[in-house]
Order: sequence, then C-alpha cells, then structure tokens
Amino acid sequence: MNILNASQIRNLDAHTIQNEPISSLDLMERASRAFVRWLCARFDNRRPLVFFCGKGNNGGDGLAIARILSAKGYGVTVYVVDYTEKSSDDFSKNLQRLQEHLTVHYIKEEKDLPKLTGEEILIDALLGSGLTRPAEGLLAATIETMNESPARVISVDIASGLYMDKVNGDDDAIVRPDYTVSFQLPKLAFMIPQNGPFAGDWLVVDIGLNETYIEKTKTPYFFTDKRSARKLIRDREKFSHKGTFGHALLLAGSFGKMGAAQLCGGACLRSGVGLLTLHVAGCGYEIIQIALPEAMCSVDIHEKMLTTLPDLNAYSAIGVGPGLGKEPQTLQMLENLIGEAKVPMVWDADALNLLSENPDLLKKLPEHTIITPHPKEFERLAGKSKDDYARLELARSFAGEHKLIVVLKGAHTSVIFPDGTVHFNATGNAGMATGGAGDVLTGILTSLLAQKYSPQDAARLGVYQHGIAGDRAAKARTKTAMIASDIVENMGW
Ligand SMILES: NC(=O)C1=CN([C@@H]2O[C@H](COP(=O)(O)OP(=O)(O)OC[C@H]3O[C@@H](n4cnc5c(N)ncnc54)[C@H](O)[C@@H]3O)[C@@H](O)[C@H]2O)[C@@H](O)CC1
Ligand SMILES: Nc1ncnc2c1ncn2[C@@H]1O[C@H](COP(=O)(O)OP(=O)(O)O)[C@@H](O)[C@H]1O
Ligand SMILES: [K+]
Repeated sequence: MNILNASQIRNLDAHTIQNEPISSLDLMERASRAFVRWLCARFDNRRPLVFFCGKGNNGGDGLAIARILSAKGYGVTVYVVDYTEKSSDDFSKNLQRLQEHLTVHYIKEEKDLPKLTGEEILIDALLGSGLTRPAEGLLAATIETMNESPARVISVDIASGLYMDKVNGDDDAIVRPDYTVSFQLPKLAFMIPQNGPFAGDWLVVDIGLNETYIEKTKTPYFFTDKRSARKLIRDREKFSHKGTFGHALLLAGSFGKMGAAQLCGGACLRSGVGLLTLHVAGCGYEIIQIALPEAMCSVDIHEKMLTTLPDLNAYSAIGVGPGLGKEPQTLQMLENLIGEAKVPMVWDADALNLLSENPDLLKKLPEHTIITPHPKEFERLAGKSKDDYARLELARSFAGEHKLIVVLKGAHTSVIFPDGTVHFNATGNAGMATGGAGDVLTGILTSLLAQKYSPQDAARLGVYQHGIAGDRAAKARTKTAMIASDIVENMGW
C-alpha cells in the first residue's frame, strides 16, 4: 500500500471529487460515516462524547460525525474553537446542518474551555492533514485541555498539531490520542518512533478515495499490510522436495550465547527451509543437537567462539551474527566470509557491530546483503541522527551508498532498498521488545533467502511474518509474558 504525503493526499481528494464524481460535502459525509462505524462498533452510547472542532475540513468532519452520532442516540456536546474568522465551505455547511439539531458552543477565549470530568470520550477534530504551522494560542490551549484530561481521546484522521510527513518541533502542541481513526491511507507520521504518543492505536478506514490514483502516485514510502504480504508468498509446489527449499547456513552462537543460535535456527526451520546447518562454537554441539534435532550442527575448532568457516559450497544462503561475540578471531572469520560467500546473506547483531568497528569491511559487503540493525546498531554503523525522520533519511542514503537492504528494526520496522524505497511493516507489537526476538528474525530471513526469495521480497515478507508470529505469541501469552521462543512457537501462515 502506498503512503502519500500531505499534498499528494490533497490531490487524491481532488481527483476523487472530480472523477468519481462526488461532491466534497458527500465525501466528507462518507468519511464521517466510516469514522462512526468504527466508533459504534467499539463504544456504546453510555459515555458522553465531547467534540473539539477546528474550522477547516477536519473540523467539518467533526461536525458531521457529531450529527450522525447524535441521531444514533449518543450524548454529544460540540465545541468549535473560534481561532479564526475563516472557515472551509464544508465546515460551514456542516455547521448549519448540525445547528438544526444541536446547540454548538464556541471557544473564543481560554475561559470558554470546558471542565472535563474524565468520564467523556473526547473527539479531536481541530486540525488534520491541512496543518501548515504549529498549533498556537487557543488551539494549543484546547490541545492541552484534551491532553490533561484522563478521558479517552480519539483523533479524526490525525492528531491535531502533528505533521503528516515531517518532523515537529519539540515544544509543539500536539494531541496525544488513545486512538487515531485515519482516512484511507496510513500516514508517514504514524511510522516514526518519536510520534508514538501522537498516533496512539491507529487504524485506517476506507472512504472510497480513488484506488488507481493511489497506486499510480509515485512515493518512496509503502506499507506492507496483509494484502501486500500475501502477494509475496510462494506456494509449496506439490512435487517439491527438500532440495527445492535450499540449505541454509547460520553462523551463530558462542560461549554463553548459544540460545541466540537456537532461536535463530528454530525460526529458520519453521520458515520452510529444506535443510539447515548451524555452525557454532565447539561448546554448542550438544546444546544444538538436543535443542534442534532437525538441524545439522558443524562445530568450530574453537571451543568458545567462532573463528573459521565451514566449506561454504553446500549452502544456498548464509545468516551471520546472533550470539557471535566480537573476538578478533571472529572478525577474521567475517573477513573470510566476505571473500568467499557467493550466496545471499543476512548480517545481524555482533556481525554488524564488528562491521561498525571495521568500516573497510563494510565497504566490501556484497551488494544486496540484508542487514538487520536495531536503532543502536544502526547508529554504530552510520552515525547519530538528530531525530527519527533524519534517521530514516540516513538509512535510505546508507542503503543506497552501500547497495544493501537495510532492515531498521523497531515498531513498524522499515525495510529499505538501495533505490531508497521504504517498506514499513504492519505487524508486531511491543511484546517483541525482548531479548532474542531479533535472532528469530535473522533465522526467518535466512530461510527465505535459501528458498530463493529475492533479498527485497525476503526482507519484506520475513519481517511481516515475524510480526504475525509475535502478534500470535502476544495473544497466547500477553505482551508482557511472551519471550522470543514463543515467537518461534507461533510461526506459520
Ligand atoms: N478534502 C476532502 O475531500 C476530505 C478531507 N477530509 C478532512 O479534511 C482534513 C483536511 O482539511 P483542511 O485541508 O481543511 O485542513 P485542516 O482542517 O487540517 O486545517 C484547516 C486550515 O487551518 C489552517 N491551519 C493549518 N495549520 C494551522 C495552525 N497551526 N493554526 C491555525 N490554522 C492552521 C490551514 O489553512 C488549513 O487549511 C483531513 O484531515 C480530513 O479530516 C475528509 O473530510 C475526507 C475528505
Ligand atoms: N515495540 C515494538 N513493536 C514491534 N516490534 C518490535 C518492538 N520492539 C521490538 N520489536 C521487534 O523485535 C525484534 C527485536 O530485535 P533486536 O532488538 O535485535 O533484539 P535481540 O537482539 O534481543 O534479538 C525486531 O525485529 C523488532 O522489530
Ligand atoms: K484531528
């Protein structure tokens, strides 16, 4: 799914209005009904709803939503923040319609702001995708009132004060919603870690904007949701045999970190690889043979660390890093790996940390290798960024410069291609912020590469499937109690 910027969304609205055709007022009504459907499925009419509306189209949505919900028997109070003389046409038309049924309150100065009990549900319809500057004055005071109330807050389209596609200032007034019900497309802002508090639990409702136009609009940003992930999956052909699905090699596991190799190997096996060999430090032989009877185990000449490569000829993909350690002999092994590997690779964890300390080696990494840094590992590789948008840009140029597939991990992990394309992932949850979850991902990616998925497809699909397994694990065990091995246990699609 494409992610569009604010001006592209404006054009999309205009295109839909002109070509469907539909009036902008009817489009607003359709968007408002979509919002209402979501709200009614979630909240019954026992709680009072308090609306805070601006005077643009976001405010117009708020007024339309209030009218529809009031007709459905919800208790509705509407405040319009009177911060400007100007108002949009569709705002004015909806104001007129609403006033036929309901008294609208105006906030003209701060003392007009209501005292909230905390029992209400607050609907934030002050500013939407039309935000051009930080919210100030009365708007900022209204935002503060909402944020200070313990009441639940639902933002219409996007939290008021949050830019859709660029960084906000540290002191900007921005609503902190519990939920954002966004129209048609996810917004870039929702993908950015520092915006977590300003997106809340967000979801997208379909308002029938022109799909063909969306698909044709050029953007570097995409969202890997269920539909796009499904397109990547290959069926297991009836007459296939284990040779069809490749032989993966994992270089992982030193003394005290053999669990990383086990998690990585378990995930690799459960993602459909034909054969798996783990090459581990000598001390890991029994552990791996007992923990993963389906895998073969090759041991290093060194008891505690990885120092030498096995013969690489048998393998169709290689994953390296989990539980590797950073000993100088291990660095030597990585140098040899770069020299000898002729198959696609995934580099993770300590393999990346060793790369950061040896930039010459980074330059030699074969094109289209997948690297899977978390933000700290990425910082070690590429340097500091002043904010999360800047980090994303840095990752795009890093991927381009080194011709790598960068999987920048976190909530909405971004998979970045050398051409600068970014695919944000839809799945996963904060329960995955637990030691070993990344090792699981490396196993999945190596397995997909061994099965001859392209590095681009393997990265997008693997990250998606990792998140699905994490979501299932959270359902089974809760986000708090789940551990990385639960992610492996819950794999399968
Ligand atoms: N255009 C359409 O057909 C549709 C638009 N929709 C709604 O329309 C919204 C966008 O509406 P608008 O473009 O009217 O913009 P907004 O309602 O976001 O903002 C209103 C106007 O306020 C001004 N403004 C921006 N930042 C400000 C600030 N910090 N302080 C004071 N004034 C500021 C701008 O001139 C802006 O046009 C979307 O978020 C969505 O909620 C939906 O109704 C769906 C259909
Ligand atoms: N809040 C979160 N939401 C979704 N996924 C998350 C979240 N936190 C972590 N993850 C995922 O869990 C994995 C953690 O990997 P990593 O940080 O390398 O852990 P480890 O090194 O312990 O294995 C990544 O794939 C990341 O995307
Ligand atoms: K809003």
